[in-house]
Amino acid sequence: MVCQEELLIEKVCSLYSQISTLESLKPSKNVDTLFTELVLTCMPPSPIDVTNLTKNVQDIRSHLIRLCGEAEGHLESHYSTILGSHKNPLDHLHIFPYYNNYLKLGLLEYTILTQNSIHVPEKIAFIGSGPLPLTSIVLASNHLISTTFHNYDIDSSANSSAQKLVLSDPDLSNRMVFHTSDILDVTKELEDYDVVYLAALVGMNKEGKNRIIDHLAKYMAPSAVLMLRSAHGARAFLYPVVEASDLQGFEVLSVFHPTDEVINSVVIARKYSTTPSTHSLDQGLVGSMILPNKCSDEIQVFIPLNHVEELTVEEQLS
Ligand SMILES: C[S@+](CC[C@H](N)C(=O)[O-])C[C@H]1O[C@@H](n2cnc3c(N)ncnc32)[C@H](O)[C@@H]1O
Repeated sequence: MVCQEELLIEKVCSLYSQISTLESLKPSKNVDTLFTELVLTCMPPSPIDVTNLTKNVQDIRSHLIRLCGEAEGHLESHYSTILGSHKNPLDHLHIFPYYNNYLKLGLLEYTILTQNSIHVPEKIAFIGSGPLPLTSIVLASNHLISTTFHNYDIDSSANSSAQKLVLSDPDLSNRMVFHTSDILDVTKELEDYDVVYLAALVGMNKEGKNRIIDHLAKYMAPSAVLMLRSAHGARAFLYPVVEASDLQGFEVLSVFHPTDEVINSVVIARKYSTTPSTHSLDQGLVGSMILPNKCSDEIQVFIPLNHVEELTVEEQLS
């Protein structure tokens, strides 16, 4: 097993040295091939614990996450521009190579959300929506068809590209609002949302992510839900990891680690309505959660709502 982990780290480091010397991370044959290989290397379930890496490999991981973020940003801008040139951009979303992953992730997050929350959210904030706000589009079109989505991005050009994609659709353009700001500058407004989504790449390292989580803990409404994306096993070479202990001010309801091509783990947490000490963590309440597995069959698992359960598809099936 150790040998397998060493081989994996060697492969990731070799891909890192090729990626980090590329002149540009804009979409090209070379960029696409290297990132595809990186994703395929990190995708299989692995017992690797990224907190135990050597200092050198930790540094490589941190830089690799930044490079993945930069490449993802370029890829999204590239496809947003192409889509924006169509009369009805939303009819062509399938041209984005990872559209199917967003469909699966959207369904997964919607399922997890509805199993942990009693009412349909009226207003959702999506932080880090980018030039191709596929999570909001998928949720608003397929699952939460009366909810309004407030998309926040620090980058005004990302927002204008994103807005262009929904303009031709009267329903979506009414329910998709775009705000340009660093989320750390948004304060009282955060109180208005039933659910806040935090994109995986907003806060690229532990310190940055925790600063944002603490900010959300301060300004979100009591009992509002926070949906976060994390990474498990070798997938943590691609995205930051959010641990339950990072979520100060929130009660973690569940953590789900997909093992298929959906790369991100999903964490759902609820802001404490009072101070955490008044909460019993052992009420033994049981919640039910239906999660789609790889073969798209549904499996039902029961989780105690007040316990953090980290579930992979394998664990659920065993
Ligand atoms: C590439 S992701 C986009 C997510 C993706 N389109 C989705 O639907 O899940 C990251 C985006 O987060 C934005 N971002 C990063 N830090 C931010 C912050 N502090 N406040 C607001 N937006 C931020 C970046 O500008 C970038 O567009």
